[in-house]
Amino acid sequence: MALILASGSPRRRELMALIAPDYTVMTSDVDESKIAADTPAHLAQALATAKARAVAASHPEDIVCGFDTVVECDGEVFGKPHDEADALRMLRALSGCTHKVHTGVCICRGTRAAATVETTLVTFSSIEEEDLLAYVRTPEPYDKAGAYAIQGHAALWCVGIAGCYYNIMGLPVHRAAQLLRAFR
Ligand SMILES: Cc1cn([C@H]2C[C@H](O)[C@@H](COP(=O)(O)OP(=O)(O)OP(=O)(O)O)O2)c(=O)[nH]c1=O
Repeated sequence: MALILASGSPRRRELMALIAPDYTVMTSDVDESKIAADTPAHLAQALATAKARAVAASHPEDIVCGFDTVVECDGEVFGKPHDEADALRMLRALSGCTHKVHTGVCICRGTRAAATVETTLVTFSSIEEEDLLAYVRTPEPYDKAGAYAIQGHAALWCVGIAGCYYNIMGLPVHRAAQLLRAFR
């Protein structure tokens, strides 16, 4: 029985190693645009579940972990930005405000599945327009929900965090380890 991380995210690979040193990585080709939910938190959970189930379907003996992270700002969902203008739109909205980061977690083995979602509150200071314009010209925002990396330059804008820091990076280490314990 193997442990599989159903993710292409380098951040998740790094954080998964804290939970279990021996795991393999497989990516799923879930069409995320086809999945909807009633709230941003439920959307993160539904997407994590779809990713885990897609890999579990072809590896029924193994334990599969899937994750998905979305940023919620004033009720709006921010996924990964499509382009520079989209990244600027998100970052301008996040500037000087508190927003939520939801990471859905799903662990599957065959048809058995357990899913949850972890939410962290993040408060940003007001960000100078010049700083935003420079940031969106770097590669950092483009493969990140909400167009920022808390583990990168966005650390400079972070006034406070309520909840799990690792959840913002895409894998709530404590919560995922807890859920995984029931499967091993
Ligand atoms: C907010 C934030 C997100 N992120 C990342 C974590 C996730 O990799 C990404 C959100 O996109 P996701 O769609 O959750 O994940 P992914 O496409 O990168 O990987 P996979 O679906 O294969 O698991 O944003 C950071 O690294 N730092 C941050 O501060």
